[in-house]
Amino acid sequence: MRWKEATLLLLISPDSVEEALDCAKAAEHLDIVDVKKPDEGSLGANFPWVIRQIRDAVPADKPVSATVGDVPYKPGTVAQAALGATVSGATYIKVGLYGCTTPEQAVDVMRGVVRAVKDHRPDAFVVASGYADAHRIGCVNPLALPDIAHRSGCDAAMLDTAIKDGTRLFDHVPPDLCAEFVRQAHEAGLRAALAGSVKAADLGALTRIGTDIVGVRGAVCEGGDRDAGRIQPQLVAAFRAEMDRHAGEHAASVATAS
Ligand SMILES: O=C[C@H](O)COP(=O)(O)O
Repeated sequence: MRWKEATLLLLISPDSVEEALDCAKAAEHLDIVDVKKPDEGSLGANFPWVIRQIRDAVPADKPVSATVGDVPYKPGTVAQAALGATVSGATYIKVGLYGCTTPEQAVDVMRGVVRAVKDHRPDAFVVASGYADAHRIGCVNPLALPDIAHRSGCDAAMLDTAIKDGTRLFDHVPPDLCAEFVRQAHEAGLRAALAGSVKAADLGALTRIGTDIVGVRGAVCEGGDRDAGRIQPQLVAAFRAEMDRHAGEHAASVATAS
C-alpha cells in the first residue's frame, strides 16, 4: 500500500458483507476495510468466502485487511491460515498473538506468517498484533511487539484489547507508553497501529504520539455497541471529521513550535 507520511489512517472492521456495504457508503472517509468475526474473539477470523465477497464489495482502491484470529502458538497452522486470508483477497494480514507467552514464540509465529504471505503476494502488508490487556490473558507484553514485528519481517506492530468489556486501550497502556510503542515501531522502520475500544476522545492523543493507523469498530456502531450495533456510515464520517480536526490542530501546533 502506498503510504502518506504523517497521516493517521482509519481502519474499520465490519463483520459481514452487509456491514462492508455500509462501509462502502462511507468509503471516502475510511482507508482500510478490515474483515473480522467478532463473535470468535477480538481478532476473530472470518470465512475465506466472506473476505472474497467483501473484497468484491468495497472500492478497488481501498485495501482489504483480514484478521487471522486470536491465534495459538502453532506456527504452521497460523502460517497456513494467513495464506488462506491472502489468497482470499486480503492484502493486509493481521495476526493476534494470543497464545504466545514469550517474544520468541511470537517471532516464530510471525516469521512463518511473513513467509507464507509474501511468497504468494510480496506487496502484502503483515501486522503482528499484541494486546494492551495482555496481563489479563497471560500473553506477550504489549511493549515487546515492535521488536517482535521487526525480527520477524512484519510491516507493522499493533495493539488491540483482547477482552471487550468496555475497558479501552489507554486503560491498559496509557498514552505515554503508547507513545513509546510508536517510537520503537518507527525506530525499527515499522508502522504503528493502535485499537481497543478507541473513542473520538482518544484521537487527540493518538494523533500527537504519531500513530499511523487507528482501528475502530464499536465507536462507529449504532449505540457504540460493537456486538449488537451495526456500523453506521454517518458515524464513520463523523469519526473521520474528528480525526481531520485533530490532524489540523496538531499540524498547527507543530508549525507554531518550529
Ligand atoms: O481492529 C480494530 C478493532 O476492530 C477494534 O474494535 P473496537 O473499536 O470495537 O475495540
